[in-house]
Amino acid sequence: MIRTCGLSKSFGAKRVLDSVDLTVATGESLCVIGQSGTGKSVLLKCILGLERPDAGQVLWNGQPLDRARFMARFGMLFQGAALFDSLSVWQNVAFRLRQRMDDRRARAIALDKLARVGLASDIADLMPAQLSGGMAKRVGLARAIADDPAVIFFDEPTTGLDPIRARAIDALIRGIVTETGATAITITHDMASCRIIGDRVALLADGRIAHDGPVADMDRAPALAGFLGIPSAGVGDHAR
Ligand SMILES: Nc1ncnc2c1ncn2[C@@H]1O[C@H](COP(=O)(O)OP(=O)(O)OP(=O)(O)O)[C@@H](O)[C@H]1O
Repeated sequence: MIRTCGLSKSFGAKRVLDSVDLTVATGESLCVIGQSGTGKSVLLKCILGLERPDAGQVLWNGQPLDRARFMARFGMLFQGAALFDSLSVWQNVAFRLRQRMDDRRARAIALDKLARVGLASDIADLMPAQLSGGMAKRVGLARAIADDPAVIFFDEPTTGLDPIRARAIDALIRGIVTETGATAITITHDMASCRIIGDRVALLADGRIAHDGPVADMDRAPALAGFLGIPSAGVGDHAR
């Protein structure tokens, strides 16, 4: 379980996070949505320990998050995949594995993870520049799950993809999260993606959690009407 308690962060006079309380149960998939500039990335960085909050804390399984231990147990799919240009596909996927096992074993695991995301072994020796955007995203996903993480972060996983490839990535993410039982936190603007990936959706607005509820109920949540592109009055009627 991951829990943020009273997480606050300002930059100068700008209060970006204002006492954010969020809980993600073990094995649960939470999507965090919010307009551009509302602090989703700052929230993610605070959870990952890349930004120090001004107040509040992050708990992992009930204890203050120990960054060193956590880093070994989390995976991340970066926006734009963020592959290392100078490493081949399999070397990207096996990046962390190679720090603790020989290349033969690491490559075998990388090929297995590539297969899991729908990529054939013949791309293993390609370089990132030779991949399409959709393939690069899949390679990024294979890297995120290479070390069987307990917690996976997906940062805008469908940004830059056409709707067909976006839904395919969503389905892969949902399948992987369900299969592995990993806890998942996804930052996204894509409501179609939320419906597939998420169990719960939280809306970050003005530094606070303005809505937090099951994805199944999101069409009836007035706070989400703006994101769903429907009038807030009679939200449920329009959604049906
Ligand atoms: N290191 C920093 N120094 C100063 N301001 C920052 C810093 N990091 C983020 N901010 C500010 O915090 C606010 C929230 O930024 P953040 O990147 O978290 O937004 P976001 O919700 O992720 O946006 P987007 O959806 O466009 O990625 C913005 O106003 C941004 O300018």
